[in-house]
Amino acid sequence: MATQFVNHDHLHVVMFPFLAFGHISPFVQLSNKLFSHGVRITFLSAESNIPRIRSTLNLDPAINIISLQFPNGVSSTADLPPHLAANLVHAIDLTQPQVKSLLLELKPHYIFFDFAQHWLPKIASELGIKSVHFSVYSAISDSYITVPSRFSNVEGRNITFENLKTPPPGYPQNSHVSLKAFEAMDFMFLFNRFGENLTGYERVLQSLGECSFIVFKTCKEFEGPYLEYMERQFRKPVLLSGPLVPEPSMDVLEEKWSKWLDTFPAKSVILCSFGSETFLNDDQIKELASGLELSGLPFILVLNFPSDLSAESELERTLPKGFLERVKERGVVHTGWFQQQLVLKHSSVGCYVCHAGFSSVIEAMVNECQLVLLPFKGDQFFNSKLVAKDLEAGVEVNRREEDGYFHKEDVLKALKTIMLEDDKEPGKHIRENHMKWGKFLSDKEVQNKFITDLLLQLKSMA
Ligand SMILES: O=c1ccn([C@@H]2O[C@H](COP(=O)(O)OP(=O)(O)O[C@H]3O[C@H](CO)[C@@H](O)[C@H](O)[C@H]3O)[C@@H](O)[C@H]2O)c(=O)[nH]1
Repeated sequence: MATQFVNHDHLHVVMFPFLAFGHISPFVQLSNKLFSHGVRITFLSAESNIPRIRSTLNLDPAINIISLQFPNGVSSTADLPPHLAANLVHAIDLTQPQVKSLLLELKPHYIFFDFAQHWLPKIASELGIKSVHFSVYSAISDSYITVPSRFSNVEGRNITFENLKTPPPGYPQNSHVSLKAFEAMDFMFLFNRFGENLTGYERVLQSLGECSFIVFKTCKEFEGPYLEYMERQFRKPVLLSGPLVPEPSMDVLEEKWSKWLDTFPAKSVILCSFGSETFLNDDQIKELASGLELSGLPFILVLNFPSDLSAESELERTLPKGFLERVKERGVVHTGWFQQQLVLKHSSVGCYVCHAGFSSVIEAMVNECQLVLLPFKGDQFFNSKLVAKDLEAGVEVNRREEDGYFHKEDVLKALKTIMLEDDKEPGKHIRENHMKWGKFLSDKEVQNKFITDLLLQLKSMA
């Protein structure tokens, strides 16, 4: 365990994300931004995640990472089939004594932690350290699901998916947000007990309720009413880091991609990918691939599978028969990690069909890639509504109410709106809004101000 000299002239923040890369990544981005403004950062994670945190996620090399020991050797959701991912929550619980002694030794001003560590506010406050719930989710998502008033109309706290179809009492009135049955059902796992006899929902509520304050990686321009609602619900400051637009990657796009992409006209290629931990089922793969084929447009389709399956045989099994042969002149299927930001930046890429992971959405906006949204779980449903309905800067693929089934024609319709009929409404209007938000997010001064404002607030409350 590293021994650190504490210099009270500088703000010292310990970062402790959940062990999934979709969570680690925003914590890394925020760390880099705060570090570049003189904040001392100590980053906690599992040992086997550290090489990827350094190399792929580009944590500033001068930032100290401390590895926590995990009893079962598991280090990230990428290592686990989805049904075992909850084990990570339990593994994180078992790090309490290690985290406590580290905090005692490091004496930081703040610890930024994730949704799963509901026990951290208590430990931190005993040591005189402020705990900050850093939400990697959008405010529209947290404010709809994990707020105290969610229970107010529910007898015996027995929430059903029917309850979740409508917003909680007092939710921003102008919002058009409600959930379809299949979306509401996806959230029901939160009401299962896992680890320490609490439901996932209770853990998040406790974490939000007991922390010193909450930070969201968003901005008022995107989510003002939802942020105000969070502040009213939890009666504590809700601060903002801004949407954390990534710094340009130091990497160079691999030649196999740049050569292939160079053969197509500007803004004509569709990138289709679903982040670090979202897997499509057989029907979804079949309909999506067929929709891409129907569009006649060039595309890169990235498909991943749980680590206990062979990606090669899954592709063979799930893609429509003869698909690869029919599209070989204009389509590529890839599996495994790939250079998402660099591909989105390539001038031939004009559209991004994605799961609406918050970082992916931001990356598409700053790279002038039109958004077709196909969310599959959790906050992705809300991010998609935020972009398609509140910001009117993308198109969501139409889905069946009860099970979320979509047909190839639904994919084609969304692609047409944004790529082929963009001189007509609603495509025209959506493209204009997309450009407006892209400009806002690309403005270096605006981005810098998010961090300097946050820093001032952190200093004043330390
Ligand atoms: O092959 C890949 C896959 C991902 N990325 C990068 O990884 C990040 C992915 O972030 P995001 O779009 O937010 O997606 P996930 O990691 O899939 O997202 C998880 O975490 C997000 C919160 O950060 C939630 O919004 C999502 O629902 C949840 O699935 C982005 O920076 C991508 O550029 C790559 O570079 N290559």
